[in-house]
Amino acid sequence: MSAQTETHGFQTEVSQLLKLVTHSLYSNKEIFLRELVSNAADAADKLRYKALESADLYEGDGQLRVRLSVDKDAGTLSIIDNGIGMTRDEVIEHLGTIAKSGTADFFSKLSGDAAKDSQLIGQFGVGFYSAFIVADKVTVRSRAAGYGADAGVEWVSAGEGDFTVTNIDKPERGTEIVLHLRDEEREFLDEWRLKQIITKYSDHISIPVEMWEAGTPEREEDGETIAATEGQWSAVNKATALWTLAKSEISDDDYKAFYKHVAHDWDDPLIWAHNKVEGKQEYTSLLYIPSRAPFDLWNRENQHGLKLYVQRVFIMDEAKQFLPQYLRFVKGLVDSNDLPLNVSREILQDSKVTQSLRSALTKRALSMLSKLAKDDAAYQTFWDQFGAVLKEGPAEDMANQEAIAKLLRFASTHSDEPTANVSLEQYVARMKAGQDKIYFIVADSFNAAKNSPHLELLRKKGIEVLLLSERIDEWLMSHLTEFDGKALVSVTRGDLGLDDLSDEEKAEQEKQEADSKPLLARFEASLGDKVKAVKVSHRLTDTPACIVADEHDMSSQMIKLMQAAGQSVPQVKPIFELNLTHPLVHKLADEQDEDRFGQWAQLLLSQATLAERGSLEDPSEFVNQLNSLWLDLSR
Ligand SMILES: Nc1ncnc2c1ncn2[C@@H]1O[C@H](COP(=O)(O)OP(=O)(O)OP(=O)(O)O)[C@@H](O)[C@H]1O
Repeated sequence: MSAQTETHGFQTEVSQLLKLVTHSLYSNKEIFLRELVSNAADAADKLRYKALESADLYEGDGQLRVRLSVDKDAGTLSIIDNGIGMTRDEVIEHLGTIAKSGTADFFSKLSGDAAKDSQLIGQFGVGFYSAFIVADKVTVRSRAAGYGADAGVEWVSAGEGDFTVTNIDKPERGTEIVLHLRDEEREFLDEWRLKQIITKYSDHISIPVEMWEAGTPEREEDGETIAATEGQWSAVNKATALWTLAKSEISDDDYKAFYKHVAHDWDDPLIWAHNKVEGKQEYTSLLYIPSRAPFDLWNRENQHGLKLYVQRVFIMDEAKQFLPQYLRFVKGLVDSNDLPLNVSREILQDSKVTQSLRSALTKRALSMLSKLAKDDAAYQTFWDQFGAVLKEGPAEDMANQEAIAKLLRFASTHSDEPTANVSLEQYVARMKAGQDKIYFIVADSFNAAKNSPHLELLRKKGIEVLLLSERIDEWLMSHLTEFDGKALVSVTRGDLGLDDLSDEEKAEQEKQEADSKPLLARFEASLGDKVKAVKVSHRLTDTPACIVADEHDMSSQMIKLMQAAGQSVPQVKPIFELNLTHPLVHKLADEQDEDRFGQWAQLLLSQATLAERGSLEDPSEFVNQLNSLWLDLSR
């Protein structure tokens, strides 16, 4: 075969990434070795899996390992594995492009400010490209398992816009990455330094990381002859898959380092749970909660799920079947003894074993979160990153609704601060004597919720209201209707059911309602079919009127969501509530001119609609109403 050297340009995003890599990741440059060794371990896992079907792929060499080799004269450090290797096409694809969905979008968000971008880059994960933190030229030689020696390929790049690929002979299967270190990076030629990095980051990956141990010549010591030893490759890491060890043998640092390998993350996890289960089902799980959301958390094609092992053999990445969608931020692995080694995604889908693992792992993940919730600061970090995902839970997983509900956090009128840090349990503990409902409001923004007229009376009575303003909240609250035996009630719909009135107050209210009947009838007559009904309000103090949704009608917030999604929304007429104690309403009651009364009533309704929905169906009608009344007043 001819050498066929070709030059390829990097995908634009790779070029951008490479430019950023050196200066933004320099402060933590040693991680390049963790990334490359992690890739080698993944390549070993993939080969083991493929070899389950055809053992020939081992080509007589089933001892999978990665070796570090240093050439001080040449100034190179090589990372050599005998894993699955890559074909020419794979090399071009994997080392020239980034396959993650949403990449272009992500790169368009980079600001050019190195400090800020380095945070983002860490979150994105640079993997192989981290080689360029320390190298000014990288040579990759690879040959895929199952191909002939002449199927080797050499990839060379200085990390500046392009790379070349050439066909080569490569008898050994696997991938060799040669880093031509920059002059100032010669510390990575030092074996002691390399060992230190491997022990720090790669002690518990499942394959040995080997370094060459030089032999010693025959020598005399205290009159005795000590035989010469031959040089040999020897492992510098422990090379036992971390999750197979007893918990007592694993340090926190081990867990953290292993997390970075399985999750391809650069930051420490917030918490983890490692469990071995024996009996009816046998499995080991190691679950982690990341401290930062991945850049593509909201991307529909976002890859997530656990790594699946069967009897210690890696089977697949991103097995989504083991956790529900609303826990898609959980990282880690499950190693099952009950699934067959030849399990496929299709088999997983309908397997009973999968079902019971899924329900067990869901409970584990939730209990790990409730453990995390004992640490307020750490839980707040979690909540700020992933709270909106967890909010999908009550709709998706009825069986665990109560447990999920305990993990939710809200802003509330207790502090009137935007930080969502109030749990339902805290709310319930603070409920007023006689209060039997949990009140909430969903609005477009925190401020809209906080300043809503619907809260006026509740505030006066010192009753706490949860303030919700995320897109998902309306959906969440339509599924979460009860907590701890108490109904969750929106303050913008139906009757608030504040039953703590004294008999006198009740009598007073009833009298007020009876007295106001003629006034309400006047309003009804002039507003016609624009409203469903006109009622006396028991929630306002400072605002003359508001609109509320009827008990079973769609709320304003839901209408807005549906309209934003381009869906047609059925006409929902609001209930118009009047605050009889407000001076404007008194004034109106005294108005004798029925035409004028009608104009004012329309204006009040438009105002209340605007305050509630943020927009009007016919804004110019509102402007006309206002202007004509203005003229009228100035006459
Ligand atoms: N030593 C290797 N042997 C075989 N394939 C490899 C090796 N190193 C990298 N690859 C291939 O190149 C791809 C890209 O690697 P890279 O490290 O950039 O990203 P990744 O490991 O997929 O994800 P991340 O960016 O999160 O680390 C890998 O998915 C793998 O297919």
